[in-house]
Amino acid sequence: MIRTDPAVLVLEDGTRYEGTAYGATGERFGELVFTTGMTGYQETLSDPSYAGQIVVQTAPHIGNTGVNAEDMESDRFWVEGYVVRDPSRMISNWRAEGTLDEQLEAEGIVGISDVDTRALTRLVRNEGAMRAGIFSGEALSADADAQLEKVRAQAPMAGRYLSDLVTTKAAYTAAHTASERIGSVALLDLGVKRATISNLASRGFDVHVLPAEATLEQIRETGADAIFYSNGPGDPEANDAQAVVLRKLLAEGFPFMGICFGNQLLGRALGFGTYKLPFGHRGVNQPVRDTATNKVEITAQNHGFAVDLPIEGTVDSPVGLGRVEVSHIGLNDQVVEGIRCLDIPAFSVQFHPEAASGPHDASPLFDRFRDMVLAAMAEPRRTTELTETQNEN
Ligand SMILES: NC(=O)CC[C@H](N)C(=O)O
Repeated sequence: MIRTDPAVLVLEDGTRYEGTAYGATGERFGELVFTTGMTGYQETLSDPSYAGQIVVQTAPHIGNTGVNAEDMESDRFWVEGYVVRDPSRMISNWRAEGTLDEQLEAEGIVGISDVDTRALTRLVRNEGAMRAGIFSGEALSADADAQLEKVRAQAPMAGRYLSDLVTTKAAYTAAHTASERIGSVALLDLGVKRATISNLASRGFDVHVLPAEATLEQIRETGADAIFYSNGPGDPEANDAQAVVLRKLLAEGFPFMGICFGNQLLGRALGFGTYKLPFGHRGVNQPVRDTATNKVEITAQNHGFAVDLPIEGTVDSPVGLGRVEVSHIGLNDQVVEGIRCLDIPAFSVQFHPEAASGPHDASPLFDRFRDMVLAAMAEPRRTTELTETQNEN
């Protein structure tokens, strides 16, 4: 199907891109970010971490392989809007069950195509992530000033709390899928992807998936042997409740692994800060260096915030949770891509070892988690005294 009905993308700095409507029509607003993934558009669209964001695909042809039920990372598309250059006119893949355009429309995702995504990406790279809006259908009747005003009236990503939007409404348990059960993990669902749950389940863990606002008590009540914090949308600074809960669980000696948002919340639980990157890292081809082995891994990433830690040397957690090191460094811009605790059984990565659309370099991290939990289960939990001044923060 070739569409010709117009759409416009309006950036908060006043830049406008005219294009063709793609997917649903209407108006949508969000933070404009780009992803450099050449594959995996369906995983991107269904990744809850993209809630609140309008995603630009730098890959020029999108939709070539259609969509299928298996590649969904959650039960719906979460992006707020979608910007592409050339939507594929036909699908060509043995796994395809439908076209991307139809799926976008069915899910109510407002998109725009025929945009010069190279120019747009350069603009975002130079000026930073911006608020933006896509207008099509009746929304096009508003004049340019009114559209710009609506874009500028939106909440910026800095400070946004989005966990309640994406988290599971009720707790549930996903049973392990390994030949032998190892134990169970309490996973705080801040916007979890299916691949994360299946990676834990296949390593012998029953996974208790809990709503983002689960209390310390509710987490303990699962009887879990370890704690996991997932990826998710929003500014980690807006999730202090979850950071404080984690701080207490760490002090109680629970082994912990976090991914992406979970990495940022581990940083905050340990008493460090987080900050917003100019335009973030999104794609399946992001190089990081493991500081312990010096090995370079190609990782999948999707983040706009990062933990504020010196990338070299060892620092003490200001809340008394022992020594902390940066385990991975992003090679494009030296940003913290992982945290290793030296005195408590906890680590996290900013990238996505579970990413089904990405490479598999990073999947041994789930094995590392399993081994860490097994070692911790073999002895009584070691508690840590939190530094008094930070205890109630
Ligand atoms: N994928 C994620 O978990 C993203 C974390 C956070 N919302 C960020 O943009 O940095």
